Amino acid sequence: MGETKYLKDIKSPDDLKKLPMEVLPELAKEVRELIIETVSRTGGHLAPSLGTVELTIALHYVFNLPKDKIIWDVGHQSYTHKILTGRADRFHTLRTHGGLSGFARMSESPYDAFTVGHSSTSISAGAGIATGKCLNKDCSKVISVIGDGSMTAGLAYEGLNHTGDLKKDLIVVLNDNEMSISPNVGALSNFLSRKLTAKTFMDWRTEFKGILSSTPNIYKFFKKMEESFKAFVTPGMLFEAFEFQYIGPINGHRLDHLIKTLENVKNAGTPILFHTTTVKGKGYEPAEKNPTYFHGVGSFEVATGNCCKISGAKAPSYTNVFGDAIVEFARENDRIVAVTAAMPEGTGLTNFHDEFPTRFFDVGIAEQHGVTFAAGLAAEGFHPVVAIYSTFLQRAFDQVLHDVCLENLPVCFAMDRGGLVGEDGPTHHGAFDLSFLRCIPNLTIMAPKDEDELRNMLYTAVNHNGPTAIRYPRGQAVGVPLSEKPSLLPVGKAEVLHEGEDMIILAVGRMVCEALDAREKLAEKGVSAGVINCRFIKPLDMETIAGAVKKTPRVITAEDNALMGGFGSAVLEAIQEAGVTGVRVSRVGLPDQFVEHGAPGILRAKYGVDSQGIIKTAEKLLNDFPLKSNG
Ligand SMILES: Cc1ncc(C[n+]2csc(CCOP(=O)(O)OP(=O)(O)O)c2C)c(N)n1
Ligand SMILES: CC(=O)[C@@H](O)[C@H](O)COP(=O)(O)O
Ligand SMILES: [Mg+2]
Repeated sequence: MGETKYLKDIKSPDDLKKLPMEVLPELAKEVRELIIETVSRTGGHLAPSLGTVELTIALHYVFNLPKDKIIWDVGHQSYTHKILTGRADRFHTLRTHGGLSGFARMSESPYDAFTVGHSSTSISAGAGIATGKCLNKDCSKVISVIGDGSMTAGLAYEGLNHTGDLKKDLIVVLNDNEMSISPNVGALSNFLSRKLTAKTFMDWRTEFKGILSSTPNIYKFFKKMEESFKAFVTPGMLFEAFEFQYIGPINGHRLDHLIKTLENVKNAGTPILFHTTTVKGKGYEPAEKNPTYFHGVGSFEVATGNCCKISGAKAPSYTNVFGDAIVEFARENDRIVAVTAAMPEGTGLTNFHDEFPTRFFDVGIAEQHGVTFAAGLAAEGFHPVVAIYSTFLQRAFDQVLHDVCLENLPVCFAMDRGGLVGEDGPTHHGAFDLSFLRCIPNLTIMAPKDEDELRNMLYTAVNHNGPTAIRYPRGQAVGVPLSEKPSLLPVGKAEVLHEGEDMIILAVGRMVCEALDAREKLAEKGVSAGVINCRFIKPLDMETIAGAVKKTPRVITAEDNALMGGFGSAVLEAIQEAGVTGVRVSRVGLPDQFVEHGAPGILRAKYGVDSQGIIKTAEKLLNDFPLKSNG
């Protein structure tokens, strides 16, 4: 990107405030160019960030950061915010290992008021910060910026409800682009789009005022009427029921209107709902035309918007294998229904939606509702498949436990993005599902070693009379052929792939391939390592595992999950309960910390959740427990 006229001198919002308002559209152009150019290389959330360029400039222009706080809901739209707060020179490191996060993070900058990534937290966080400021007798301002999609989560209403009662000085900016990742869903979305344009309404108001000013009593009557009229024809009435003063809708790309209106409301001192309408992907035609694709995009050619092909992408993604399998099974079994929480594309359900529209449910960003909704469907004799990212299922833990598993209802959780996901980082790694699900009674937990086993697991799950969870990684599968027909797996039975004299590697999910690779490399060093695909994390195949560990005293467990409470913990518990002694167990998995963002390969190598990590563990085990001590 060439030398900029304005952006080059902006190192903080104070520098921005020095610019005359009339040059801000030019600045917006420069910011857009930087975002498009950078994201075309690094990948990222292009459309959300392009849609909030003017809104961000206006907020930075009117408020006094970092004393005033802006909380960005999800934080995927915060690229302009980062660029204007002294990170423009590092913006090219976006989402790279050691570089800028793709979301707002408190640890990255004092200008990032709250760490985000999971949606709909900004109002609650804003209310907490505003209340804290009040207690500290600090009169600086708090602004929560939340999208219309994120407004479909119950948490947002918990925040509105409490804030309206607290009457704290909080401005909630609703960034309404009528899009979630896909077109937004739900009654609220229809309600929000039932808005009178601000201009039309203001024209009517001026006209009425002129006619009635000569008759004060009638004017007072119509003044009352105006409030109820406005409440009826604009979404105001919903928010005013929460005791928020509704302002809007304001064109979110008109810097003059935004700045003027924000100046007017900034000192209201009470809860404000500032409704702006924006275009997702604004300023980049391919993104405006296809905001769903450009919501979260890999590297692409700026000139055409075409994605840069990944060289040698031979295997299908686990997501697509799941998407094809659920359609295949649903054709034969009309009890199968599918639920997604605003992520039909990401979870691979678009074909299911097209073929079975009456059996497909997009509940919006409402994971808790989605799980209990599925439980309701199961109570009526259906077999719901809840397709959901591992990290987002965290939000519905109680619903899984209390509403599904307690009564042993036949709901299948198809958990995509299990394990490290890469560039999205700590808020998105599916690092904990084996740990937080394993403690729930009645739940069967599976992890496939490849795409063929994923299909067999889904087949087993939809024919299992109880709750199941299948977790599989983001991205490409292994590249094995799919069997002609799916098979029912023996629930709770592991699969012995290789025997071993010197040690046994017990692996789950994508770590099975890593274990097979490690076994080959260890064999070159004269070490005989067995490999067992422990594909059921619960119920664990105690018989096979106990039998294997009795034969060799060196055991490695391998999982792409937190070690705390994960698969390795389950094996330790099993060995102890089986009364097996004289066994040395080393566990390969994620440490007790949040794993940063970065390319998956870099992270897996750093944290040893790959074949090299298994080999290193094996070598240490042999060193501590030398071969001569066999038997
Ligand atoms: C709890 C949770 N569920 C799902 C997601 C995935 N997700 C990220 S952004 C998004 C859509 C957000 O829509 P909106 O708030 O309208 O923002 P926009 O992208 O339109 O700017 C979704 C579903 C998430 N981040 N958090
Ligand atoms: C911001 C958000 O939460 C989603 O857009 C998420 O980043 C999608 O992740 P995938 O790219 O793995 O589908
Ligand atoms: Mg939106």
